[in-house]
Amino acid sequence: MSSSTLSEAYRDHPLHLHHIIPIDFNSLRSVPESHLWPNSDDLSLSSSDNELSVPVIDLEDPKVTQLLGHACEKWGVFQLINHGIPSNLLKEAESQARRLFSLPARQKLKALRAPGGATGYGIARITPFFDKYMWHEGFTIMGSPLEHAKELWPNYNHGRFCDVMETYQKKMKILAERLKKLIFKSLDISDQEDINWTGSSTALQLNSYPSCPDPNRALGLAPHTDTSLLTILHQSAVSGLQIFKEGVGWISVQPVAGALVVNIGDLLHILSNARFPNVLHRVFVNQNWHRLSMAYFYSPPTDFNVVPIVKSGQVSRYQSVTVKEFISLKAKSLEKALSSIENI
Ligand SMILES: O=C(O)CCC(=O)C(=O)O
Ligand SMILES: [Fe+2]
Repeated sequence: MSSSTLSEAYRDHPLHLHHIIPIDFNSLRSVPESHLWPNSDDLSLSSSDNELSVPVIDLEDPKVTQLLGHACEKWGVFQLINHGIPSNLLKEAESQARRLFSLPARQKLKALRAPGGATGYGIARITPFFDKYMWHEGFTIMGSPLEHAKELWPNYNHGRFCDVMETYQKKMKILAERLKKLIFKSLDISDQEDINWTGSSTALQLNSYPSCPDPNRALGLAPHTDTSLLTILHQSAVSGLQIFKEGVGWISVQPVAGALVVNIGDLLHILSNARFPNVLHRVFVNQNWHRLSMAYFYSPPTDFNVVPIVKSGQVSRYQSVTVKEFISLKAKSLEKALSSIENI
């Protein structure tokens, strides 16, 4: 795993501390101005009373390749069941994440992400692109979380956390590569040499959305697409995630017990020559529950050149770009990154 080079990609774009440090949510009785988003209809959950729901796919289904291909093309997101990740691992990872975010604020700050760093405790990387802050705190892991975990639990209580998070990443990697193969098969490109790579760049993002005194005026995560090939998300039983479907609008991704949410990121969108949408998504908060999620981002190694796969008669929608270059473009200009490599 080339986690060090993924860190390098972020080192070139240091953030200000006020774009890293979360507020102490526990100390707040109301939403401060800094976190108060404009009151718009769009922010209220009722904007998603759609009948439609994202497809649920059984990984053991004999027709899984076609089902995946169809979901990737029409939705860019699906819920996966029979994925082979033991339910007790999902439960334990969630409870270890809860243990982390339940620590006192001053303790969590000991594991703060460095300004040019990639791992540790902090707010969402998309924060500098918005006027308001999000009702969210996160913890990013690449491989072993030991260095930060030692700071969080100085009395040697970090062993289990580290073991669980490392096991979780190993299992997720196997699943991500299995999905990648099947999805490529659905694109009919499994035999093309040039889209094979060895190694990968991956990150595990633990997300925490504390219960919020005024959920209609706060936002857990602002609309964004993921800078990954694909993302595998475990969401706790509390709803909040919504995806944007072209021609339909915002649709809630209701938690399905034991299912993992898989979504297409920017890199697979480019690689598929825009056949698969890089689904736009956002997260709502609520008044009663502390919502948690764990996003596993899977991408090719940072020096891999992503070249759109063009079928005969088609034109290439994007210029080719290395993973590292694209991360850099995203860090500089967020959603304009994609249009900056578009062929006109
Ligand atoms: O919490 C969620 O449901 C989604 C998290 C997410 O979009 C992310 O970490 O990029
Ligand atoms: Fe995301």
